Amino acid sequence: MKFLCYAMASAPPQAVHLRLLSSTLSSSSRRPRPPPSARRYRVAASAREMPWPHVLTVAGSDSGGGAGIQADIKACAALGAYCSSVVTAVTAQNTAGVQGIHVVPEEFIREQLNSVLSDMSVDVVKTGMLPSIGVVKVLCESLKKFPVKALVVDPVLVSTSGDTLSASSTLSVYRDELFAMADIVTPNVKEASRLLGDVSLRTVSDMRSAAESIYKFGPKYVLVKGGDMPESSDAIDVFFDGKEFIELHGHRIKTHNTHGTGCTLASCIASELAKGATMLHAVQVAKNFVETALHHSKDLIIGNGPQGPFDHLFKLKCPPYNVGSQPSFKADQLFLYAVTDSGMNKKWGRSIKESVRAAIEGGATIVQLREKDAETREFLEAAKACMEICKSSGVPLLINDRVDIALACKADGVHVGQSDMLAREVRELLGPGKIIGVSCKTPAQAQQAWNDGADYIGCGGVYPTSTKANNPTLGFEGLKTVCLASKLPVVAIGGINASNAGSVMELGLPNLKGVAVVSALFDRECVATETRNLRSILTNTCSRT
Ligand SMILES: Cc1ncc(COP(=O)(O)OP(=O)(O)O)c(N)n1
Ligand SMILES: Cc1nc(C(=O)O)sc1CCOP(=O)(O)O
Ligand SMILES: [Mg+2]
Repeated sequence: MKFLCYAMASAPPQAVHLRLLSSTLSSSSRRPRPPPSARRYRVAASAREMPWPHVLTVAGSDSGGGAGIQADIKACAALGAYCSSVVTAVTAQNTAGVQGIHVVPEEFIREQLNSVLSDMSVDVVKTGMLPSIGVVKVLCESLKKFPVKALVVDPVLVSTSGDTLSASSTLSVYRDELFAMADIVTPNVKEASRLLGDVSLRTVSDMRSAAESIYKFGPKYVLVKGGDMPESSDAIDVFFDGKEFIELHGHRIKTHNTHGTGCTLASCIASELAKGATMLHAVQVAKNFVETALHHSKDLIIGNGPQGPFDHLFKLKCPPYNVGSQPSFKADQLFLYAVTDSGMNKKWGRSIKESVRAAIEGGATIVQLREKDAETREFLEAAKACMEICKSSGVPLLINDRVDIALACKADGVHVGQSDMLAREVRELLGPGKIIGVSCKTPAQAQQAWNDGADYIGCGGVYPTSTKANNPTLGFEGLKTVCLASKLPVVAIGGINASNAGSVMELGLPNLKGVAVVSALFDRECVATETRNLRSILTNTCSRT
């Protein structure tokens, strides 16, 4: 076993040198390993107790801490995955660029891979800087020896500062060997262009063609990242699964602190895959994470160069994101969705709190406070009281439109429509664990809700309603069209009552999870009785179909 000494370079700033590390430390500095039997016992016990999603990053170290191994570890930690690391190169870099590179000898990379993969139940391997053909080959051999659940390849060829991080000779081995083993490859447009022989990529249509060409090298999915595309207010990425292209739209955040976004995105994808997510969901979560982190870091200052790092652990600074405070959303909670109405409460002489208590008593599975004309302070007090009731009954409470009220009363989520705050902005404010619903009347709106990180959509009006003015009626056909296009669970709304709720659920649309109702519950004398009756109709219908 060799031990390496990092004799630091005296490279002049900005000059990039590929140098091999060769010195060794004396063997007296080695730590004795525990005997194999003891190691096996410890792993088995901990795996039984609580598996921890595990990502191994195979990448270069960034002395500036913004990209490479350092970014990968922070990204995985932020998303709750364990991250081990195999260092392929040590770079001297800062916010100005890359000043020097020491490549770790191939045999020592093999040894690191062997150490981790033979012992630590790695779920997903994520690659970053692979500086030479030999390093790529060593990695492929190790992955054949120790297969993992998924391989995420971020083809780091050139740093964002324009410095070469992988010899051009590695392109062929990337394409011919590593891509064939990859679950996803995540080039930016510059990398995609280099991988395809310096083709010009200027439009989203070019990105689609590039994704298709890279797919032919063998990965299961390709994500071509358009963050560097000029002349667009959106950051558009193209996701390709071999059949369908999906454009993922994100907001372009105005900040210089973008160093390490590519490494972070790939590590987030790897973390989500390690947690068991599907590929598209993993990509979506990763994109949202990067965008939110950039937003929270846009004004931070570290270093004097043109491109600074961003804060992966922004969640620790934002109270609504506090770890452990978030409930998790389950689509079945949409089954009987009670939506309050301030006018109806007044008409029947009930407080919001009394209405919510009665709806829960009758069996509502989720509640939304839709108080269109309440004064803010009064509304907040009522919302806090409703939170107490909902919390003690295990029923989620959402606030209609008012993100400020939702934050202040620590509600479980927010419901927004097409003219309210954008769902992605709501997500940014509420954090990843809160429930976000979006009203959608078309397949395109349903797709956008998914892209924006919503949890469910409300679709209506299924029937005409007098509760919401000028609301178009979609009927069953409109509801079906939206449900079939939606990747999110759907709750139907608009004119639904005890006499027609059964027919709505009998449509048998797999992602139609329930009905949302206002007047049939709250414009009645006894809210609890009406809710109980509707719940029993829904239960009977759904047990038959
Ligand atoms: C579950 C559910 N679906 C749809 C709506 C309507 O929201 P929006 O279009 O924003 O209209 P307002 O409710 O704000 O008038 C909803 N509230 N809940
Ligand atoms: C709030 C709301 N949103 C709708 C939509 O179509 O998005 S229909 C609607 C009102 C639903 O009230 P009722 O159950 O009394 O018909
Ligand atoms: Mg609204």
